[in-house]
Amino acid sequence: MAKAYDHLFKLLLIGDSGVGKTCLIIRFAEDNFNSTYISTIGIDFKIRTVDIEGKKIKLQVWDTAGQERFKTITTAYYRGAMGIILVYDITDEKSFENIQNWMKSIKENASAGVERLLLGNKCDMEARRKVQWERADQLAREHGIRFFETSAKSSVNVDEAFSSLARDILLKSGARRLGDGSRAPSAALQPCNKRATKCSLG
Ligand SMILES: Nc1nc2c(ncn2[C@@H]2O[C@H](COP(=O)(O)OP(=O)(O)OP(=O)(O)O)[C@@H](O)[C@H]2O)c(=O)[nH]1
Repeated sequence: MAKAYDHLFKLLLIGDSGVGKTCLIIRFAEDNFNSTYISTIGIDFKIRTVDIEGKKIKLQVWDTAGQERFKTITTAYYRGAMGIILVYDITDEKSFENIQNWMKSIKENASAGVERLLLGNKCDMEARRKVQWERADQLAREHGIRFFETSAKSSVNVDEAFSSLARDILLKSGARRLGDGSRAPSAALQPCNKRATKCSLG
């Protein structure tokens, strides 16, 4: 029987408790949203296969608990991840400040070549925004990573974010080279408020 996919990529979502990691994964894997908050205990995963550059990429997306008390369990999963998504909540300043700590945690626990992506979730709540798009864009530039504002609730930029990370891993792994091997142009990079397209990587 033909293999159902060409590559298997393991992704991991990290970030403070309540920023919407589980909801982003459920939106991506099942195209669903639930406003009831059930905090993740430990770790869990969901699967979705996507088509990128003509390849079938099976994404195994791991959901970690944001609560400090699960840190020993969750950091044990960093090493196996090929891509790590750092999530903050645009209505929660503290969750953005903590991104620096989550970055540090990646450095201490993940594999050296891991691809990273920054997401500012809950961008449907513009009236309660505390973190300006420009600040997060600046942070992403400093770390040389891509940045999207997303809404798991309104389904904004969720597919784009996961696909962009998968594409970067694919290109990096050399499984499929694009001409000179440079990164694919990130046409989908758009802040939530539909400002002109901008790429955090330059
Ligand atoms: N308005 C809005 N609410 C959201 C969005 N994403 C998640 N939420 C809500 O935020 C709360 C927390 O979402 P979760 O996905 O459980 O958060 P989490 O980051 O997985 O939290 P932990 O499991 O504790 O680490 C829930 O009440 C969600 O309904 C979003 O895009 N917009």
